[in-house]
Amino acid sequence: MNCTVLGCGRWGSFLASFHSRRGRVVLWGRSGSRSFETLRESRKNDYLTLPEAVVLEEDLGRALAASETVIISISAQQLRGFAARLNGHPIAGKTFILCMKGLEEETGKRLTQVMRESLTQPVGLAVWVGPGHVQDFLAGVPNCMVVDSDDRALTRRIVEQFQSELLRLYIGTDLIGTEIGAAAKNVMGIAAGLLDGKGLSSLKGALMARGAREIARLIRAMGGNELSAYGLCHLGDYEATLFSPHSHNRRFGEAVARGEQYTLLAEGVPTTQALVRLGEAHGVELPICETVYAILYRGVPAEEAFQRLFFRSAKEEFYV
Ligand SMILES: NC(=O)c1ccc[n+]([C@@H]2O[C@H](COP(=O)([O-])OP(=O)(O)OC[C@H]3O[C@@H](n4cnc5c(N)ncnc54)[C@H](O)[C@@H]3O)[C@@H](O)[C@H]2O)c1
Ligand SMILES: O=P(O)(O)OC[C@H](O)CO
Repeated sequence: MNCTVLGCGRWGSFLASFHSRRGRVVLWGRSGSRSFETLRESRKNDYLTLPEAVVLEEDLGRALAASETVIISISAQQLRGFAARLNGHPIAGKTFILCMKGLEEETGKRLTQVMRESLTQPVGLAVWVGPGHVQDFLAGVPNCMVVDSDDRALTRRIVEQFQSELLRLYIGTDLIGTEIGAAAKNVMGIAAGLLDGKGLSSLKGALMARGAREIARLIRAMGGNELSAYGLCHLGDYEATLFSPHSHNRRFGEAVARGEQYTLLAEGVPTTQALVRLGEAHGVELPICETVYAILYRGVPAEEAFQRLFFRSAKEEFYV
């Protein structure tokens, strides 16, 4: 099966390499970007060497024309502008799969909402999220992920097409919950890194329980299924994000706690603001997201923000 992957960073280059075992894959990147130029020069990046079946392409029109199934994996805050670029090409009827985790910082919109608002042509649209690091997959360690869309037949078709021994895919049935959960796990990853950086790693068990609970309450208030917070998109991604040495979000949080710089993409940063906005809009208290927000956006010292969180009034564990 042929497919096109738009975005050639850590995740896009892996997906292209992996899918090329089953057919021709066109991998598009922006000419002049670090990730594209690195691959063009050597067909290698920090993670992998591109197999021969991957065709590197800098022309967006040619990349889109090559396949009916198009994966997008770029940074979430760039999606609206990028989707506008897609309108300049004949894409009607194609299937787009967003392999990305985030929410629009200023609006709190989900990535499928951003796509639908921006595209002028009818397309199939799905998300593919869940736990998994490139380093682990390349070492042959399998994982389980979830595909979701608002079209059950499309979700099932994608799952059947891409099912493999390395990536077991589940059929998601709650697009709101899957997208919110996938984005929010990055904020919990930053929180975990903050704890690690402050020598408080033993609190990560409590973070898992309370983090999943607050995201469940938000998903429910937004009309999704709160169980999604306990599924692959969110709780199922905690090992890869709250504990893994590979997680960019966890490492970002750790760097903040230590007063260090971290330059790789940590999607949880803009997602923190998006979630705080959504909490306000839906009347849902999000104590952990608000604590991360206070540290990242308001400059509150982590110790002070943790103290405030710890001494909130007593609550029933499963309050709604
Ligand atoms: N298990 C998983 O599902 C998984 C794993 C890793 C990453 N991700 C997600 O994949 C997405 C990409 O993450 P990454 O780690 O590959 O990041 P990355 O920084 O390595 O790659 C991002 C790519 O987007 C490109 N890009 C940025 N702005 C662009 C624009 N305006 N137009 C076109 N291209 C643009 C960059 O040049 C780069 O190639 C994120 O949303 C991340 O959460 C998912
Ligand atoms: O490295 P992170 O924190 O962006 O996480 C990558 C994947 O989403 C983990 O499943």
